[in-house]
Amino acid sequence: MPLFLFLVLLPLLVILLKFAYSLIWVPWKIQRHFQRQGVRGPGYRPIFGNAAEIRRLYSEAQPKSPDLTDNDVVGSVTPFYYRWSRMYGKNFLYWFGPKPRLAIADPEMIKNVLMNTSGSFGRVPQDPLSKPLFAQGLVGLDGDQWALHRRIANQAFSLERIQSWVPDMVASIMKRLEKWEDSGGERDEFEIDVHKELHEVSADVISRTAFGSSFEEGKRIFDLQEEQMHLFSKAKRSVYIPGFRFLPTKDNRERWRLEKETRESDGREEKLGVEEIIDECKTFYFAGKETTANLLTWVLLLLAQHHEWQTKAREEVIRVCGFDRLPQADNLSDLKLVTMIINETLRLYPPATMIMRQTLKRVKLGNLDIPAKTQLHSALIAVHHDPEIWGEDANRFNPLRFTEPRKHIASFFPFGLGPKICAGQNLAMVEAKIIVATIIQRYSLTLSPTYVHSPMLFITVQPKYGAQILLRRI
Ligand code: HEM
Repeated sequence: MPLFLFLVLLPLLVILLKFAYSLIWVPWKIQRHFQRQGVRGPGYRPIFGNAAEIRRLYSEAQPKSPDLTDNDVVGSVTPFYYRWSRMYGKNFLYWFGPKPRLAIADPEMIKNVLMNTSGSFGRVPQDPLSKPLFAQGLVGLDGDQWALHRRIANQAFSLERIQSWVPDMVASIMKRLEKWEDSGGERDEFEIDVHKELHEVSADVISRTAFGSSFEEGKRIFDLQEEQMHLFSKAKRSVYIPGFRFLPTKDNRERWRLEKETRESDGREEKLGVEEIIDECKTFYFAGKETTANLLTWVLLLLAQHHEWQTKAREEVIRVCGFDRLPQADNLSDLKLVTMIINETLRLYPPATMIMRQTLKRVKLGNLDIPAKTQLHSALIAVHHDPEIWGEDANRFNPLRFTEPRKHIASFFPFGLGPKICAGQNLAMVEAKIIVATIIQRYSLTLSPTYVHSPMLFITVQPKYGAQILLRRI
């Protein structure tokens, strides 16, 4: 063989061998390693793993239940988890590209992952396509950088500070109720799509409290983030191919335009000369609005459906606040049933369906030996609906479950657990109590006949066709 041909073929052969090693041999070895320990799953497919099946299962999940009391939502919001856990058991191995993902739904294992501080588990590296949405804020950081940002966030979101924001939160919801009153006009009963409305209230709260502005001022950023959410949600179900985000595809060009505009809208912070602050602002704008707005939407939908709980909750609000006084920082802790209703909603419709980590070294988890760089999918929503934990009526809305102490710390963890637990948990709970109490104090709620029960996952769990509720003044 002429020398030059050899010199051309040799590098090609090396590339081919490297390719076969990392995309075929390593995944096959890992799969065997788990099979030997009794962990099964939907078999590795070269390069893309199970991404195509995950996409197909999402597109087949047609959650359009005529039964409004059907809170059995695991199948519609995480159809792949639902399908594979039934086939292979609660812990199973699936593949996101050539990366192994171990789904776990045992509270003890989840606790050991999320609460571990020994450095055995870290964040899964952020998909670069999510950066425009969450930016490089807390949600995407790890190690020392995360610890520094987290200390600052803890001070910024201390309970004391949140309590001082209560008047701002009350002002936000009261302003919105005035708008509802105007749209209701003289009618005793009128319909509101609370899903859309609560997103704006929640956006207003985070703008006023964390940024000293208002929904109207922050609106451009929220609109841009909404568009980014669509692009990210689309990309999230496909395997990320390195370098692909730099190609001028239609979606990428759109992403670049939105990112540029969001930064310019955040520009007033640039005078501080701190890129990180802009990134953190994006994180908090996004995390502060989406999750809380969806939680509030589901609380109102469930109350509109369960009049017995709505009546009891209203009686409590009137007992604590009177007929027309507004909730205050010092009486929020007396809203015990309202808090249980919010918790029961977070159990059935948690905004985040899973929490991801990866092993940074080989670890022992329960009786499993897990290699380094295995991604761990803590199946939050599956644990919240598990009949072995919550009883045969696990899918039933019953706030009284929360009178009992939790059976296991990781049987209910809508905000996560351990050092990376949600930084906005206190803000979200205070905000939710104020908004729910203020609404039910003034209106009785009934589901509109136009409401279609179709929970879906669009980054967070939300009602696909809106949340139409009939409001009647009390
Ligand atoms: C119902 C409302 C909310 C829910 C259910 C929720 C849930 C979560 C969850 C599950 C995590 C991931 C924890 C982990 O990785 O272990 C998280 C993290 C985070 N959340 Fe929330 N969240 C809510 C509201 C908020 C609000 C209002 C804010 C801010 C204003 C916020 C800011 C954050 C931040 C910054 C993180 C990252 C924390 C870190 O890594 O240190 N969240 N949240």
